[in-house]
Amino acid sequence: MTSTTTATTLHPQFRPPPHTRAPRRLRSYSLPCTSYSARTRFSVHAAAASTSAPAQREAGSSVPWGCEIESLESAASLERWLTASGLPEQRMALQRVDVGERGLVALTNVRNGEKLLFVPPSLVISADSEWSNREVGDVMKSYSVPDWPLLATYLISEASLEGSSRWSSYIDALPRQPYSLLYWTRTEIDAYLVASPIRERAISRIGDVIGTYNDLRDRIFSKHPELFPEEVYNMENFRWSFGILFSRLVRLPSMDGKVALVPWADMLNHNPEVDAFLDFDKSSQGIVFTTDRSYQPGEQVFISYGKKSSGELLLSYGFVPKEGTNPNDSVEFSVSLNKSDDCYREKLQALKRHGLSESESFPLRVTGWPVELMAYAFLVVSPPDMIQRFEEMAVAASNKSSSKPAVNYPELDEQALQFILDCCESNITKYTKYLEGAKGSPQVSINSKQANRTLLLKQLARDLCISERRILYRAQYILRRRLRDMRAGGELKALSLFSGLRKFFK
Ligand SMILES: C[S@@+](CC[C@H](N)C(=O)[O-])C[C@H]1O[C@@H](n2cnc3c(N)ncnc32)[C@H](O)[C@@H]1O
Repeated sequence: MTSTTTATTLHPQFRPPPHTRAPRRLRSYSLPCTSYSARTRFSVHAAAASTSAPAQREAGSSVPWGCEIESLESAASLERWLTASGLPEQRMALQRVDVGERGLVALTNVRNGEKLLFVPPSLVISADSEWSNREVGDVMKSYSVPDWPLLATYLISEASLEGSSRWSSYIDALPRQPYSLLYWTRTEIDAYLVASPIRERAISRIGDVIGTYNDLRDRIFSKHPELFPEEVYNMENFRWSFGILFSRLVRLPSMDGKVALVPWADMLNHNPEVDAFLDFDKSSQGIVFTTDRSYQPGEQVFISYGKKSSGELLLSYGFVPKEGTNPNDSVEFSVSLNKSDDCYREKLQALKRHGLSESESFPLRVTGWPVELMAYAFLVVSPPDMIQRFEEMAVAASNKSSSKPAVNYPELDEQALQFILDCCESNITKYTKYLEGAKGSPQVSINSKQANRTLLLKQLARDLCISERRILYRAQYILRRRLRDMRAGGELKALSLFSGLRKFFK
């Protein structure tokens, strides 16, 4: 959530039909060292979304715990358990909301600058939490597993213990399928995110999750099969637990940056315009956030998950803010050295010396682009007689130096801006091609559930592409104007030089 790893469109037409919860069947496994039962819930899976956050559910794949959040099915028992576990009386309630399906709503007037929540540390899940199944925890700790995979395994271990885990009411209230790109298939990612740099990040994140699971399985689970049975510690369950971590884990700056799941606080939805963050408050000894605006009773309360681009929000949280509403939006802009450049080798060596490669990405924002991109562009367009300057250009592009070196090569300005404009226009063409193609592409899904899902993923991808293209359009406009002014200035200079010469000869 806030400042972890790494906002929404409404789809009223895809509101799922009210669905019934089917009875819960219990399956138990007897194991030599521990015994537990794994739940299997057969519920009618709504592959469609509620009004505010589209479901991205893959038919047939889900874990046997958690809930369908749009139904608020476990909300009341979560609140009861929290109160019994020491959560003080709250000025917010968990309700169905317009943004984010389920969220916290003010019960009373809340003023700007007030502290809310006060979740005690005993209700926080972190790498130091006690494991209900001690043996499993001891084995994990003996391998010094880092926080993220440790917490992912912890969640699965606790979830598999059902009511014997102290977190069962919390786990019951977690989404059975978190909204996350982890649930998109490779075909969907390739087809719908073809124009966006988020495609690469989604592929690599999925690869990381699979790699982490394989690593845990090979190094630990396979060595202790009695403690880590495949029915529980499998890829599908890790996809869920990592999806939960990506969309709910918070970093608490006042607890030395500890990462934690904070039940109740993790019911708050994100608003890109809000500037309120969760943290540990030493004076009240609880997790709080300080409001940056007032709320009236019945109004949904928001926090910030961090200054994230729309692509990053889709990647971790599975939603895209409405076009133009995310002040932190940016798009990764890729630039490369020209292989046919006479100085390709020298430029590449200079880049490598400063930790860069022949292709680099820089964040482009509606407000402009970073000096590092400009420095990279200077390097790309600089002629052989500027070879002495390659090094300082690479330093400026790498942003490694503490004192920001001035990036000032007036003789290269026009070419560098033209280079960025060309890259920008070729990216715009990619987005437009995708957006126009997506409009008319035939519906290939085989059933209505799948059709709904396809429509929703396409809508999310479309929203993201429109937001990212908007940033590129803005950059294109600024670049064209600058180049036009520059060229007009050049022409003026030439004209005045010409008339000066004429006067001289007269
Ligand atoms: C930390 S949880 C917040 C609580 C969540 N709504 C729930 O009911 O469990 C993060 C998830 O909430 C949803 N969410 C948060 N902010 C949102 C927003 N502005 N628009 C749409 N969905 C949002 C997304 O599904 C995201 O993955």
